[in-house]
Amino acid sequence: MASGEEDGAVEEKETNNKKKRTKSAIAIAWLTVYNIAMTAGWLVLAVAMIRFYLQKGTHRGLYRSIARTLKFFQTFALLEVGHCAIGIVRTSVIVTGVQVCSRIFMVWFIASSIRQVQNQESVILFLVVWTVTEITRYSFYTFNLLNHLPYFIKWARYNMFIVMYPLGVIGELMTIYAALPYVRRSGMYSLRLPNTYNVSFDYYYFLIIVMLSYIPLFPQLYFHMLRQRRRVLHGEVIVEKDE
Ligand SMILES: CCCCCCCCCCCCC[C@@H](O)CC(=O)SCCNC(=O)CCNC(=O)[C@H](O)C(C)(C)COP(=O)(O)OP(=O)(O)OC[C@H]1O[C@@H](n2cnc3c(N)ncnc32)[C@H](O)[C@@H]1OP(=O)(O)O
Repeated sequence: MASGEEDGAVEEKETNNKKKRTKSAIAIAWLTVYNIAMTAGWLVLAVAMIRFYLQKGTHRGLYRSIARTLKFFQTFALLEVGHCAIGIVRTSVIVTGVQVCSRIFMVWFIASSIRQVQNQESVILFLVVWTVTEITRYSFYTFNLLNHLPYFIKWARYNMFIVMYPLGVIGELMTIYAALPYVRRSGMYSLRLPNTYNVSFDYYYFLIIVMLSYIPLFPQLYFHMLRQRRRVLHGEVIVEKDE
């Protein structure tokens, strides 16, 4: 290669490296802001739930009092699917998509839409479990990005899910189950024949399919986290099949 061409190639490489460094600095800055905002959001929810319970002495009415904040922060988590899609975090779009969408579905199409289930104990169960998990998860990401990760947060992130994940699933499934009679009686979100589009949709049976879909999907999320745990806490090299 002539020396002029060599210089050009070196220059191009340097420009590319510079671009990569700038992009990752922007990505790191964005993720730090995002994770701090999400930690704060879930902390606000935790404080609101504790205050409600201390003041009223009951869980009845708790969901209604925090619904707006919950909807906002859980829906905001959709950005995480985007983070994976554009490659600024090393996570599978599918795994993140299933996790985030199932939560958004729970919030918007079950808990917030069906007033009759809002006072079920199962709602409080998944709310408490989600809140504890998310405060830990987002603070883990934040401290990790800032290179000041306390070991107990890392330990909590990769151990608590072993119990919290099944508990969250139990809370979610019990809530959907409790919603079934109201959905059947009201015919909500359902489309009966005859209609202009000649299409029928029964939300009741859809919810049964959603409940059944936990059987193949949840173990995949759980085993993904167990692999992450082995990688992060025990330094094992894991090859992800779903990426
Ligand atoms: C429309 C109808 C829908 C029907 C749905 C059907 C249902 C399907 C079943 C679904 C069941 C879900 C139940 C669930 O809702 C119940 C609960 O959540 S209960 C509470 C307990 N839950 C948990 O513990 C959650 C565990 N799951 C997760 O943490 C994530 O959601 C998950 C995507 C599953 C895994 O996370 P990830 O692969 O990202 O692992 P890591 O956290 O180890 O991160 C990997 C690397 O990426 C970096 N990363 C990720 N995110 C960020 C970020 N925001 N900021 C900065 N960095 C990030 C992370 O640091 C790792 O980097 P590195 O590899 O360099 O260490």
